Amino acid sequence: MYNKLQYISQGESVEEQLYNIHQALDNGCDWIQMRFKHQRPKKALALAEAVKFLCEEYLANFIVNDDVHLAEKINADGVHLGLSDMEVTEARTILGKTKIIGATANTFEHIVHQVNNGCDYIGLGPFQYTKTKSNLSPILGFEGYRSIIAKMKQLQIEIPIYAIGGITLEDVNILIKTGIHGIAVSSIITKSDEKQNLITQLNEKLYGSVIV
Ligand SMILES: Cc1ncc(COP(=O)(O)OP(=O)(O)O)c(N)n1
Ligand SMILES: Cc1nc(C(=O)O)sc1CCOP(=O)(O)O
Ligand SMILES: [Mg+2]
Repeated sequence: MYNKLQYISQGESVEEQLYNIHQALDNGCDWIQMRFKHQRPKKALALAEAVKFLCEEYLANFIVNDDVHLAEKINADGVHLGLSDMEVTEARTILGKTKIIGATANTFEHIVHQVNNGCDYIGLGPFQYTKTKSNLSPILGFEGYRSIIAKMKQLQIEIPIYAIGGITLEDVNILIKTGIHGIAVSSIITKSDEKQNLITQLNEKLYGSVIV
């Protein structure tokens, strides 16, 4: 089963991205999504190669945001695709069965669509307002997760759900009670001055007393 905490990278330059990713790994994150939008292909490739090397060293999962061809080129562990990115079916043809393909959803209907297309997990959000992403879909809040996950149970749809969007440490306990598998976060880790403490606490909340 997939790790419960995914770090989504931030940074305006290759150096800043690498620094943030290295910090996340060094302080206990074991799943990185490289999110480096609107960049020249050469820069994205250079970053991806460096992140792959780092993630191998830290035995962490490494997926690429949006760019299926880049993920294929550097043999990443997978990719995350949104509602306006490449369809999961096409990505599966390119990447094959063994790679992780995560897909975004904001509604129950999106989940059905992405699951039917063969994704491996769902990033369901936004939980609440965040500055990290523009053009956010409607905010779900706790109630949104509760009702969507209840509908999934009713119809026996089983897939790991990751909550995303403006999540803080204080939200995690209640989010878990909605039935999510894990969380994907960016700002709280990037901006934390006490990353080790924060990541340990996030993992403790996500895994309970199980040692990871
Ligand atoms: C885990 C996870 N869930 C959702 C997203 C959002 O993807 P997308 O809608 O394609 O938006 P961008 O991240 O590409 O701006 C995600 N990246 N990761
Ligand atoms: C990349 C992304 N996708 C979202 C969605 O709702 O699909 S919210 C989001 C931003 C996540 O970063 P932070 O933890 O800083 O809010
Ligand atoms: Mg995308």
